[in-house]
Amino acid sequence: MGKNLSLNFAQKGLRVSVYDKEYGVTKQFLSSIPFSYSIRGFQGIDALVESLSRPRVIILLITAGNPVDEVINSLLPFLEVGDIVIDSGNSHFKDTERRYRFLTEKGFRFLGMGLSGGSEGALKGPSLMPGGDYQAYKQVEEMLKKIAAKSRYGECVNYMGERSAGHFVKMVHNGIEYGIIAGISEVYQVMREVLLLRTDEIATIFEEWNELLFDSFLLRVASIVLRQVDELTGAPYIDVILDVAEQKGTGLWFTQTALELGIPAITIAASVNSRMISVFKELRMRISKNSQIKRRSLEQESLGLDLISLLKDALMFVNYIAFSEGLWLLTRASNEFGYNVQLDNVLKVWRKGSILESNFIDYLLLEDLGGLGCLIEKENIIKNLNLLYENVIQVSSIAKRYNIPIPVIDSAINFYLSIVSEKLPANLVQAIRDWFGYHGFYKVDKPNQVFHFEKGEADS
Ligand SMILES: O=C(O)[C@H](O)[C@@H](O)[C@H](O)[C@H](O)COP(=O)(O)O
Repeated sequence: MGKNLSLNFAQKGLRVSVYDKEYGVTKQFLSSIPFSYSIRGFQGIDALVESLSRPRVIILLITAGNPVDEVINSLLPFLEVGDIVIDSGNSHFKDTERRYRFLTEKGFRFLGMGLSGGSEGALKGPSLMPGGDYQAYKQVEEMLKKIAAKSRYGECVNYMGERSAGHFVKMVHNGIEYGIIAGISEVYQVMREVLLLRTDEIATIFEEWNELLFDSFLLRVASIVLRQVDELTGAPYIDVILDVAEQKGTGLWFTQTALELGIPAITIAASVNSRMISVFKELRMRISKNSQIKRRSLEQESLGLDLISLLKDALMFVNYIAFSEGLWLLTRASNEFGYNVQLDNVLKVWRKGSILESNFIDYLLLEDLGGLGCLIEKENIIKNLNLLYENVIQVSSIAKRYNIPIPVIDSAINFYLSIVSEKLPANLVQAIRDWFGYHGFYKVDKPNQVFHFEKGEADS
């Protein structure tokens, strides 16, 4: 990523100094690039800092966690007041909050910048989500605009908000990314196991959906992956890949933060959990041997419906719900932490170059997102969800008939059903809590007053 980002800057005519703690890596990189690029490599971090014009701009692309603090500490002796440090790795927003305070108290300026698009995006044009010192952002804005992806809304970089807002926005981006990747994988499994489609046929369907509707980076990647063939066996490559999905943490952080801030992001939580359950491959193998629950194979014609178009609606439904959960958490955090995030700025920055790149973002930008709580409050959004609802629950019931787990699509359905429900059984939950724990409840006609059951001797 660091190499590609440096190349991107150099290709835009900027002078770049690079440093890697393994000088061999730096040397190898320098030997691989055209001389015309103004990229210089340094063995010492002091020499790197010395090579930069003032005020210096230093971009870190380092694995999240302690390594970032170690590098910041190794830079400190050489930095001058006014120098700008930008952490563009996938740092946890709480670490960014701490580092922002630590560096600004010393007179340095700090930006926590989400960067999306993977290594290819870093080279050809990433989506950039900087947050923190606004004046520092204004200082680096032009150079970031030069390297960022471009969309109909302009360069895919903008100031996201105060302090750790940039990394919070990136965490939300990744949470939604988890939800949509899981949605695509569940749709894929139903196509394979119910419609018995070949991987190349599914790839064609995803390409058609992209043509028609989504123009989504993730669907594009899914169709490319499904067309890969294992040279050894000639089998679809996907069939030689173990069904064990790993994660580096941003989805987990999203889910933990949603729980802490009281946002019911059940669909994205389901996507994190479905990766977690996949890791228990041996256990699943053992249990499946003793389980009566076997995949069923009913004859297609017995379906008597266009399951492919139902699945397209199910994926669109998951898009709506994953973005609703993500933007709801972002709004809550912006209010809670005083980030002052503008949702339309966030979506415009994600429109191109990010992993969430898709037409779906244009549909959302048609809405006035100012002061938004839950996206589903929007008239157009709920109208679209109502149109999709009947089809997505059909997908759910078919998956049940075939004993295929679709936890993310089902969670999206349950999120929607709960949020549109005037009445939920939470009154019984509250009553039970009060009966055994004296936790109290409110009454329909007195919603702000706490009541308790008055239990007679006989009741306890
Ligand atoms: O926006 C991006 O470019 C990606 O989100 C990128 O940041 C990375 O691929 C994920 O962090 C992977 O996350 P997992 O390993 O947790 O899937």
